[in-house]
Formats: sequence, structure tokens, C-alpha cells
Amino acid sequence: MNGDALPHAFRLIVTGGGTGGHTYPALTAVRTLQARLAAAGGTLDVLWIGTQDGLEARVAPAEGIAFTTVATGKIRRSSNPLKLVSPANVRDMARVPLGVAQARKVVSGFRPDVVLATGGYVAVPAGLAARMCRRPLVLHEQTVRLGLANRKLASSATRIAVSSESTLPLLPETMRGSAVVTGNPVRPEVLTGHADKAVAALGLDRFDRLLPTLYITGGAQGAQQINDVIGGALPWLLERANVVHQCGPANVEALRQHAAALPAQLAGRYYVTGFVGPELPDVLALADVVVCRSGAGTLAELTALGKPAVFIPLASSAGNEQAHNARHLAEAGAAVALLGDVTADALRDAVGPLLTDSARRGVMAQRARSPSPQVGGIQVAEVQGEFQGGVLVAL
Ligand SMILES: CC(=O)N[C@H]1[C@@H](OP(=O)(O)OP(=O)(O)OC[C@H]2O[C@@H](n3ccc(=O)[nH]c3=O)[C@H](O)[C@@H]2O)O[C@H](CO)[C@@H](O)[C@@H]1O
Repeated sequence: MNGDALPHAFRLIVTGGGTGGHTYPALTAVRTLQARLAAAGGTLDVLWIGTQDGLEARVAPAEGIAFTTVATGKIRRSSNPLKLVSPANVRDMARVPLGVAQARKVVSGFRPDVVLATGGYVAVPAGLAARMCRRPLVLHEQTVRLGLANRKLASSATRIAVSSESTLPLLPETMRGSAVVTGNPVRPEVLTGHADKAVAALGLDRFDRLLPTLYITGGAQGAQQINDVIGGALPWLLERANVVHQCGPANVEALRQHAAALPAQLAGRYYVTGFVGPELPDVLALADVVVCRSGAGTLAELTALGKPAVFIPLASSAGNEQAHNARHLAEAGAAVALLGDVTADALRDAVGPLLTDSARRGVMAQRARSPSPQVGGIQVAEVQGEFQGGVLVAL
């Protein structure tokens, strides 16, 4: 089956989530499929299997997508084998069979034409249930190396959609024939934001429009490391830029208190929020420079838009995936990568020239956007996520 020859009434179970990097590609695939079927006079019946505390629990219902949960077990990675058998890991592992049993009931009741899994812990029980119920299982991988959930599911999958050519040689040999390079789908609205709408929606009227705007984002949960580094550089940054700081829902209060000590003029240029919801495209349009982690979703969005970025990768991400992403975009002149322990001084040195020199920003933006040949393991064009409907080719 492919995206051009879908049945009239299509039944899809989509599973994946926890973070934005797994949730938004699933959402984009669902929406694209809905639109394609509607255009052909068909219908999509879709059910999302997620977790109650993941981002998908908010995103799916808000999009009118039927949503259900199953038990999941989070595996805390560690280089120390003793930590792998920690009480928390043992307890969580015990939840996996329960999750599989629950997911099996859901899958056999719904009878999907396909189960699409985009990663995150919840994808494991739902993906295993697909195999048990003999339903086709399609995986989507956002990063160059397979994430933990997709590694667990690889032998059960019918097809795997990957975001980069560079993933193909890394796949288990038995999977290579069923792999298809689709890119990492980016929500289309991310590419069409308006700066003025962000100012109106977030009440940024005290921002100084003669100054550039810096968007700082730590991902859906925020990033303590980024918050700490920004805290150390804040007055200095606010003398040179307006700052929108997405810090994670748990950190908002502490950061607002910290900001209360700023002089009034600088405080007016600082907007702090836990999570950026539907305004994200407009905030990205407003941003002249972005400071962020280098997860695959953020990377796909920033390169598609051509935004100058300073990456502070998550040091412990699987196989140092984020450091790999950051380093290779930096080598292409498309970003600055701050690796290891990052100080406020290092941040000032990286961000300062970008804030004061718009020509420099322009060159970096151009390099981020331009399709380039292989850049040390990541093809910039492929992570741009232009291929919105790509995942459908794998169905
Ligand atoms: C800690 C961890 O395991 N990180 C992984 C996770 O990234 P994680 O999900 O943390 O980050 P990504 O950069 O992949 O995606 C974040 C997504 O959330 C959106 N967003 C974020 C904040 C906000 O306030 N509003 C909002 O909409 C971003 O625009 C983006 O679309 O999955 C990625 C894709 O498999 C991996 O590359 C990362 O290594």
C-alpha cells in the first residue's frame, strides 16, 4: 500500500509520545493522512495509544483524535549495569507485560489496517500488541540512530520509515529491505508563523522591537542546564535582546521570581513560560536567534525555517545523539554547538556575535536552510522535514 492508493475507509492506530520529538511526527502523519483521505472522499478512523502524563495526552484530544492509555515501563539508561536493575527499573519493567495485555485488547478491538509507532516508551507495548494481533506495524525514527523503543520493535515491524539516509546502514540487516527514507515530518503551521501574532498573543508590548529577539527552549519539560546558564547571563542578554524563555512547566515560578529582581526596563524584555503551545510558529517567526537542545524535532524545524541557533545538547541522550546533531550542523556553519559543561561566559561568547551582527545571522540562516550534501552523518536537507506526507509512503 502507499499514500496514493489508500482504501476508502482507513483504520489507523498511532502510538508514540512522551516528548514532542515523538508526538508531533505522529500528529503530522495523522493529519496528512486525514487530508489525503478526505480529498479522495474517504475517511480515517484513528485511535492514539499514549500515556496519561505524556505530551500526547494533551495534543491528541485537542486535535479531536480518540485517545487511550496503557501501562508503560520507563527504562532508565545507565552505563552502570547495577543501576539498570534499580528498584525503579524493576518496578517499571513489571508494568510492560500489563501494558502489552492492555494494548492487545485495544488493538484486537479496533482492528486497525496499520499501527504506526513513532517512539517513546508507550510505543513498545502497542507495537508488540500489533504483532500479536497480526496487524502491520510501521515504525518512524526521527534520529539517525534507532531510539530504544524502535530497537525493541525492529524485529516486529513490517516497515520502518527513517529520517535520514545515514540511518540505513545502521539498521539490522533484516530491516534494510523494508526501510524507506521519509524525513522527519514537521507540522506545516510551524513554517508559516507571524512575529506580530506572537507579540499580540503573548502580550509582548514591552519588547523593544529595535532589538533582536532570542528564543530559548529546553523542550517540553524544559532543561535545567539551559535555565541555569541563562540565569547566569540574563541581565547581559536583556541589554542586547528581547528574550522568550520556554523553561518547562515546573520551573516557571522560580524563574519569574528571579526575574522580579531585574530593573523594570530589562524585565519588560523578558517573557518566561513553561510551554509554548499553539503560538510556537509565531514565536519562531519572531525569533532572530534560538538557544536550545538539539533533539531531532527542534532541528528539523530550525533547519526548515533557517534559524541561527546555539545548541546546548543533552549530554546523556542515547549514544550522544544530540551532540552528534549539534556538532554536524556547527561544522556546516549552520549553528554554534556548546558541548560539555556550558558556562554563562561560553553562552555570552556564542550568542553575543549573533545578536549584534545581523549579517552573521543571515549567513548562518542560509546555511541552515540550504540543502547540502552529506554533513558528517546528517543530511541537512533530510532533517528539514520537508517531506510531510513521507511517513504515508511507508504505510
Ligand atoms: C530527552 C530526549 O529523549 N530527547 C529526545 C526527544 O527529544 P524532544 O522531544 O525532547 O525534543 P525534539 O527537539 O525532538 O522535539 C521537541 C518538539 O516539541 C516542540 N515544543 C517544545 C517546547 C515547547 O514549549 N513547545 C513545543 O511545541 C518543538 O517545537 C519540537 O517540535 O526525541 C527526539 C526525537 O526522537 C530525540 O532526538 C531527542 O534526543
